[in-house]
Amino acid sequence: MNEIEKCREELDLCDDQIFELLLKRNAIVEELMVYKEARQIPIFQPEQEERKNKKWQAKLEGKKHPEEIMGIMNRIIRTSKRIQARKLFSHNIVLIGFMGAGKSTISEFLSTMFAMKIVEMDQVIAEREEMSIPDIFATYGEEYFRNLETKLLIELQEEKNTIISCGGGVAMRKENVVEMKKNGKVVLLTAQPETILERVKDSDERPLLNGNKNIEFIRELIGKRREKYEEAADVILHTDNKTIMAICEELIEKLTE
Ligand SMILES: Nc1ncnc2c1ncn2[C@@H]1O[C@H](COP(=O)(O)OP(=O)(O)OP(=O)(O)O)[C@@H](O)[C@H]1O
Ligand SMILES: O=C(O)C1=C[C@@H](O)[C@@H](O)[C@H](O)C1
Ligand SMILES: [Mg+2]
Repeated sequence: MNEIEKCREELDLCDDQIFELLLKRNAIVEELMVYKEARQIPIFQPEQEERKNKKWQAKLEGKKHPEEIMGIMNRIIRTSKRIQARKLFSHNIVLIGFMGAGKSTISEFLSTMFAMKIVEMDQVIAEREEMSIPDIFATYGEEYFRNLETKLLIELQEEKNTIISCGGGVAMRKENVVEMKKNGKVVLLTAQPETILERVKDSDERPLLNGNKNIEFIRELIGKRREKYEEAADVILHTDNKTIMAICEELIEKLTE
């Protein structure tokens, strides 16, 4: 056997081992999920990820191709998360609720937990129109914006295993709620007006709140919307005085009950 053939054979052996190990690893991930569920252990344990990352970084010191190897390891971790997400949620997760309830924040965190895709409705609309949301309101009026929301929600029914972070007013239209439920479970995030005010007070990105950043206005608007939010929701989560992590754990628990 010449040198090239010998190298090829060794590479083949390596690839076969990697392949077999990946199969084994995925089976362990599934086993671990069952174990965690039975013992109510949190699904996402960032400290475990952190620990592994540190260990690998240390092992790579002085070695060749550290970035490429970390890239592959991160891809493997990402794949495990996708497997967990698909096992837990066959549907989309649609987050609704008042401005500042935490839809974008929770979406971001869930997406890190499960490597799920996010669609941030406000952001998609702003990008498509090449204008900020306050500018769309000011230029074309609220009705125009609401129609864009409905159109986008209809398109989003093509998505699978995706987190949809709705604008605060999306659940007000009955037709929108029908669309959300076709392919998704609807999660309502709530917070007291005091908490909302605290969370939104430094931003001017919410045209309905500009000039209205006070408890009375927020309480009144939440009051007007509450019934529609609650009617739309499959799951309701109160977010006051809870960490993002605690809210996400509760969300998973309720969605998988
Ligand atoms: N559970 C929480 N604890 C502390 N701060 C939070 C929590 N949830 C959200 N926040 C903070 O509140 C602010 C508003 O949150 P976020 O943008 O996620 O709300 P939203 O529901 O997406 O609002 P909008 O409808 O306007 O898009 C952010 O600065 C975020 O960091
Ligand atoms: O609650 C609302 O009506 C809104 C919330 C934001 O997310 C934006 O969609 C827009 O500012 C309107
Ligand atoms: Mg948001």
